Amino acid sequence: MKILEVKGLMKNYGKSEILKDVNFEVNTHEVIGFIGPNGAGKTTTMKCISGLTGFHQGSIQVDGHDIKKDRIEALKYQTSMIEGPALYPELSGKENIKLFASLRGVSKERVDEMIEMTKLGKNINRKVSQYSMGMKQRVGLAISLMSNPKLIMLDEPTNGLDPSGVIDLLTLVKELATKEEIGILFSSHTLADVEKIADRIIFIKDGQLIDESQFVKDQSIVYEVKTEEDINDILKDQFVFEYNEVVKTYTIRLEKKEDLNELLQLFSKNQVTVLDISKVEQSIEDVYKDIYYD
Ligand SMILES: Nc1ncnc2c1ncn2[C@@H]1O[C@H](COP(=O)(O)OP(=O)(O)OP(=O)(O)O)[C@@H](O)[C@H]1O
Repeated sequence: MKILEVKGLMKNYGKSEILKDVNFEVNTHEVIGFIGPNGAGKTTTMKCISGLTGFHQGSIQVDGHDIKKDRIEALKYQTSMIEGPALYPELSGKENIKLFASLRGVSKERVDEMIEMTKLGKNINRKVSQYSMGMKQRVGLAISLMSNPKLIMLDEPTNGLDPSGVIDLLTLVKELATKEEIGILFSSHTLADVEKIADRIIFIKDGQLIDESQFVKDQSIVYEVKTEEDINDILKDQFVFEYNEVVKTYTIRLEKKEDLNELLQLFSKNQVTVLDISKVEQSIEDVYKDIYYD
């Protein structure tokens, strides 16, 4: 089920066009990775969705409620952690959680559940001003989750977490999306984190989303073939390829998936002994380089 729909979103700051026709959707049970370099427009997009800033054109619907026409309902079913958790530094983690719980009418049981989830132990009673970034993130996440939102936006939530904190958070995010009726928009500069949990990835560059289907297509058509034989003549009329003499491997680019059959038939017809054949999976780093490095 569609929980967020962003259509034709345009946003200016002064004369600068920051978002230029941004369109995407998030469904329940989905984690959407949101990737882009500094200044591409991720935070601004999230701020528009969470009502923290306005926008000039386009529409945003959360659970079918338009953020401009039906603001209260559109904001009711979402929660976000943007530019770090907003906490009261002079209060303890527990007091922060309780304060937000009372504002949102959250039950005591849910508060206890959220305190448990932070895994902060006795530290939950220390002032937030004495917390590390990771500890603040945990409390911020507990506050985000306590009112059972349908859409959660997390802007670089793994920032400042140690490796075990990152693993815990990613596991929690994935579990939430699997078990609960929620969709998650998750931005991060750590591509490996996004790759681990995202069901889909959207890439933003200079305020515009990039059509990622291009990369899905490319991903399926590069094969590496290892053979001791010289197959240059066999391949040259039909395929684009490169040969690496050191590892005796041909890297062959197919135009479409079905061409793999033709390639295999060609080998069979010419009695080529293939020592190994494997599809080259494009890593998210490769995709990132293709999009952002001119
Ligand atoms: N309040 C503001 N006033 C003017 N310009 C702004 C404001 N907030 C953001 N911008 C500009 O909007 C653009 C997009 O910024 P945004 O914070 O959305 O990028 P981002 O993709 O989240 O980057 P990062 O990865 O660094 O967090 C940048 O050029 C930024 O300078």
